Amino acid sequence: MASIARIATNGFMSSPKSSSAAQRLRSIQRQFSTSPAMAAIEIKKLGVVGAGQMGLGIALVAAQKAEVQVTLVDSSQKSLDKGMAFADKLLSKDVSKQRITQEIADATKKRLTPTTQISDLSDVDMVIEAVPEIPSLKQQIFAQLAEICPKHAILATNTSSISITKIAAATTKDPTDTSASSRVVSTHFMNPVPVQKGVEIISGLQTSSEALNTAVEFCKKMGKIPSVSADSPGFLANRILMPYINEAIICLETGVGTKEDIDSIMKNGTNVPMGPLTLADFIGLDTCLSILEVLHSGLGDSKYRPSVLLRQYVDAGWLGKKSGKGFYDY
Ligand SMILES: NC(=O)c1ccc[n+]([C@@H]2O[C@H](COP(=O)([O-])OP(=O)(O)OC[C@H]3O[C@@H](n4cnc5c(N)ncnc54)[C@H](O)[C@@H]3O)[C@@H](O)[C@H]2O)c1
Repeated sequence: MASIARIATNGFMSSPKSSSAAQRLRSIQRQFSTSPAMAAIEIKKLGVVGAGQMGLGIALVAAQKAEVQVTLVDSSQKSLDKGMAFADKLLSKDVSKQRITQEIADATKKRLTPTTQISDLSDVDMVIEAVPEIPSLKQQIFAQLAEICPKHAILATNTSSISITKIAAATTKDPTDTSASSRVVSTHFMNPVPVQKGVEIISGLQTSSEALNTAVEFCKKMGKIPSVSADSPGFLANRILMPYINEAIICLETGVGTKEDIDSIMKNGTNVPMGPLTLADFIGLDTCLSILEVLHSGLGDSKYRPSVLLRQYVDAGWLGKKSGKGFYDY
């Protein structure tokens, strides 16, 4: 956590072990940074856009641990209903296992307000967007958020791989006006949000130290352990994780091992809770493909090329756990 303390004062992490490329990237970011170091703002009301597996988890943990009011927006009423039913199930399970009291469960539920109207985010202090990993969709949402949300609101994205700088640029037609783009930052939560402690905080070229520090402090209030990374394709977590998953799929595709053997050797040999193919099913194969495409096009190295088999699974609609079929049946 020492590095986080440094971020809170300097706005950026510095490490004597940084590679020269990373130092170059950070110095470019500092050069373009639009504001002097500023303290975090207090978040009383949060908006979450997208009530899928990530958005619902973020909304639930924010309502329970950070004790803030949460407006949960989804364009699909069906997704909202499914999400709220899942929230009920998770809270009841926590009560039955005596992890929380019934009063805490009731208070958490009361703080969640589901809606299909994005215009309901006109009174929030911060928004976390968690819609599907489609660049044009995220850009469209951020253009709307810049219009709808109060002028002090921090606009965060849960993107797994899309450039924060590019998302921030969508908040304005005038790139010299950074009044909205400077409030854009990434809070990249890990799945499942109620369980995983880690969260990656990423700043784009336009991100202010106020936005970065607010994201760090709010994630800590949610009981998470933030790490900061630069705006580079895949950031840290997926830059490392996705080539691993892709290689496991290539091993399956080329007959190096069965899905069970691939998962078994990694689970039992590297002490991870699940093998790479199970993990891919759990993340969503469409999400894995989108991230690999961003890594491949963004870094231009053939080592990030998504496997043919992954593309075929996505084409077949076999997206993993969420669609009932992926490398395994659910
Ligand atoms: N799944 C993971 O393991 C994981 C982990 C970290 C980050 N992420 C990222 O989080 C984001 C969301 O992923 P997910 O797995 O929760 O996706 P998901 O498909 O489970 O949920 C997306 C939700 O967004 C809603 N939506 C679509 N268009 C919308 C719009 N215009 N306005 C409002 N809501 C809209 C959908 O109805 C759906 O409920 C993606 O950017 C993904 O890359 C995913």
